[in-house]
Amino acid sequence: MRIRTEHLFFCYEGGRPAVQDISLDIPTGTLTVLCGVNGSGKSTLLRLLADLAQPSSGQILYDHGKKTDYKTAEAVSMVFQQPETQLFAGTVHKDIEYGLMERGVSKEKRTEIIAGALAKTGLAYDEFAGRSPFLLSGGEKRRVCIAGALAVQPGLLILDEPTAGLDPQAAQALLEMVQQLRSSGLTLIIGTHDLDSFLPVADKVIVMKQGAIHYNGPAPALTADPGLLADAGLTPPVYASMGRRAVQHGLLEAVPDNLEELLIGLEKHPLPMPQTDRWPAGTGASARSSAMSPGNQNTKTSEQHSAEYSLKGTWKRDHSPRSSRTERVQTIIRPGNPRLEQNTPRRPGWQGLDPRAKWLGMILGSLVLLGMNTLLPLLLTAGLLAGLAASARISWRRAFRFFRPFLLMFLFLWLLSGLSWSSPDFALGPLSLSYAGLVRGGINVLRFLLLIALGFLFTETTTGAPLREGLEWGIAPLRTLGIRTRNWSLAVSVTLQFVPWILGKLAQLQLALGSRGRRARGVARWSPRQIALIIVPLLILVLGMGDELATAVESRGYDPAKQRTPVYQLRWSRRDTLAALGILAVAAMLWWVARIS
Ligand SMILES: Nc1ncnc2c1ncn2[C@@H]1O[C@H](COP(=O)(O)OP(=O)(O)OP(=O)(O)O)[C@@H](O)[C@H]1O
Repeated sequence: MRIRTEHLFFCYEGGRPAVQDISLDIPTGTLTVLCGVNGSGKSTLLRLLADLAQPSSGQILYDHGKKTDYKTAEAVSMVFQQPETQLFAGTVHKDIEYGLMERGVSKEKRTEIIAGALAKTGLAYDEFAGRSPFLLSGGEKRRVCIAGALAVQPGLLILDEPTAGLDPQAAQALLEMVQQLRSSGLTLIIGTHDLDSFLPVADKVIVMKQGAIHYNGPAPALTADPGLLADAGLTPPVYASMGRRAVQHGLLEAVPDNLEELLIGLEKHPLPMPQTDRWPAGTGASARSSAMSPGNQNTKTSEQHSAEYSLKGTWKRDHSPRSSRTERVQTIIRPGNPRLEQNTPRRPGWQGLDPRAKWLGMILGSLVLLGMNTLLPLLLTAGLLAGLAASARISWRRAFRFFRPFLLMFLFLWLLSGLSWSSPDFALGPLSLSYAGLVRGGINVLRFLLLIALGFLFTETTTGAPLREGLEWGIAPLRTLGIRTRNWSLAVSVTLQFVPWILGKLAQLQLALGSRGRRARGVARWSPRQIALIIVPLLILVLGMGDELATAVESRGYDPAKQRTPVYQLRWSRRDTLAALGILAVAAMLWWVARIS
């Protein structure tokens, strides 16, 4: 499949263009390597090419047809950076089968195709087909993902960081597989940082810099000019930099195009014997011997390092044997430390209030909301929250994306609460509904949505550290009763910070699902079928993350009984007192409206 793009632009919400003015022409049966530093736009461009995101402007043409032809776009398979977010079925067989079913392949043919696809990635069908994809090693998971992508016989295969996390042998096997696929006529685009492996086999290399194309051409011309890669912040492959040195020393005539060429070239020249006594000019024998003595060497090195660190002003090491680990950490960030203040800049407007004032608003707001049983106070609260969200410049699209998963569920609950078989007011298809039930259910649903909105506003306008310090301060008195409050505050702050992570994973899983089946758009992305497929892998990811987090916390010596080093300085000002009084007044007013209405 030939793929062309014309002046592609893509912007994430509220950001600068992640991809800008990309015009490409990738011929059929070629292997294109896409590289660039972190954040240069590789993954975004790959997603656009896989039709998993829509360009802000510009167009993509597959073969010679327009992109609106979804059938053509579905001939593109993509394997993502993290295989964990791409697997969702109970067995490897079912996982690969998903894409085939989506494309209407008959049941009889499926097993043969799956076995073939697995074989191409070096996995035996008999051994792996019945296993759970979640219990495979990282490398095996990646192979299963590639097998799933190959099974649907794509015209274009896109691989994002395919060798990440693979051992050298597995990476070599993948490289060979990629070359075989190219020989079979498949077009491949590979986003990677692994230039050593992929540049020698690439037909074309695209280097990205700040979302734009920095270089587009053959690999040898790129590696021959070290400035080209350096300008994009990249390091040349080892064979190229060693080859260049060899050329400078007259050992080679030209910079080699791969490691093999370098080795063959060097074999023709006997290498000079290394000198046994090579020290920098001015270094005398006594200095050498003192540096060789282990004690001296250690002392000197650590002193030099200390001096270096203090000169740079990054952090000061305290090597005194008496100082404990905690004390050392406190030297770096202790309360009142001016650097600590700099590290945690206050947010503008009411968002910069002391977190204790915000916690007050959150707790009072939740209590008052729970007591509301009529529409008027709920609408007043909704207006207030909308005003606060607008003043904090939280975009409506971002808020909608946050609420979208809840909306379907709440709509369902609302309809459920309106069901009435005994005294129905009207019928909706086979369902009998009552007005009173719908009003009651509507009020309950609105109340819960507003509670979620309050939490959303709180976490959107307060980062983790202030949020936790504020909470810790509030529950500290319970410590006198022997309650381990630090565990609570850690649990709350981690859980709240988990929410964006979960939403991010949800989005990744949906993308992965889209890349394997029909490209679902709009509401179709939230169909019960999509949700059912995503829910198990999402739970597995959340549990896995929880497990890793617990291990990380433990391995870093977390002890709830120990004094903790604060990472945020609480500062209560007159403005916070006024805000707290305002919060009390508004809560009282809403409570009064709730009582009289
Ligand atoms: N979901 C998102 N929302 C907002 N900005 C994003 C999002 N994803 C990526 N970006 C931004 O878009 C830019 C390009 O990101 P992208 O992931 O495409 O880079 P990349 O070259 O693939 O990086 P890496 O090598 O780290 O994977 C970056 O500035 C990044 O911060």
